[in-house]
Amino acid sequence: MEGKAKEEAGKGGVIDTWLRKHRLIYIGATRHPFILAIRDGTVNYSSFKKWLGQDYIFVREFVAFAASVLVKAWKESDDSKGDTEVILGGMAGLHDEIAWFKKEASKWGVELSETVPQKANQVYCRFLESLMSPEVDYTVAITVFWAIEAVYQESFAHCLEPDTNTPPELQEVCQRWGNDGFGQYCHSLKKIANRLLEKASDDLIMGKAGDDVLKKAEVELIRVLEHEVEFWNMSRGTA
Ligand SMILES: Cc1ncc(CN)c(N)n1
Repeated sequence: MEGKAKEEAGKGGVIDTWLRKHRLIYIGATRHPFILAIRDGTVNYSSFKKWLGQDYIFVREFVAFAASVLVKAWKESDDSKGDTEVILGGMAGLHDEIAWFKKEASKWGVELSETVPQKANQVYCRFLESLMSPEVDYTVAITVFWAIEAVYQESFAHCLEPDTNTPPELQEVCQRWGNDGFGQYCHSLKKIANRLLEKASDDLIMGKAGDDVLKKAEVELIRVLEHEVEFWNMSRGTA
């Protein structure tokens, strides 16, 4: 109960413990030079346009991953049924997001139909596909889902803080993921993931767990952060 009480208070939970333990890669993913360049208004627009095209490709893949997490939540016996509304809300957001990418791409003269996935994007998408398999536990999948959303929320919210120099023409991009509503949605995902991770840790202590779901969730979380760093790096690449 203690873990749950702490998590409810928003103080702790398994995820916050892991973010402290892996704080370097978490900072690498959420305070990347690409994001810092947007924040101080020095971002190079060809880097930004490269990121825009690549992220559109990623989001198309992420829709399928989100659907696979929805199915896993639906299959769960316990009160995960309630989780499907949160995940569905996220998918509705992705629907708006795709329309937004098309509008934003035409604003910047980025031809999405001609954009090809760069290496880091291909690798990240293959990683997502591997986690869509039914063998991957819901606890692992929802932890990954939270991490992917949280990296963007933390990164772009950073650009919206007071006394930043985010250019006006990039405010809308930052608002898309940095706004409070998206922050609330990420918090809802984090609560779901922490609930399941606490349960997995109790099962482990009781010797009930089959394969170590807790360890796999931690490993995949770190992999998400590493893929996010490579994704940001890609936008700075000259290739
Ligand atoms: C690479 C990446 N990571 C996360 C998000 C937020 N769904 C995104 N749009 N793109």
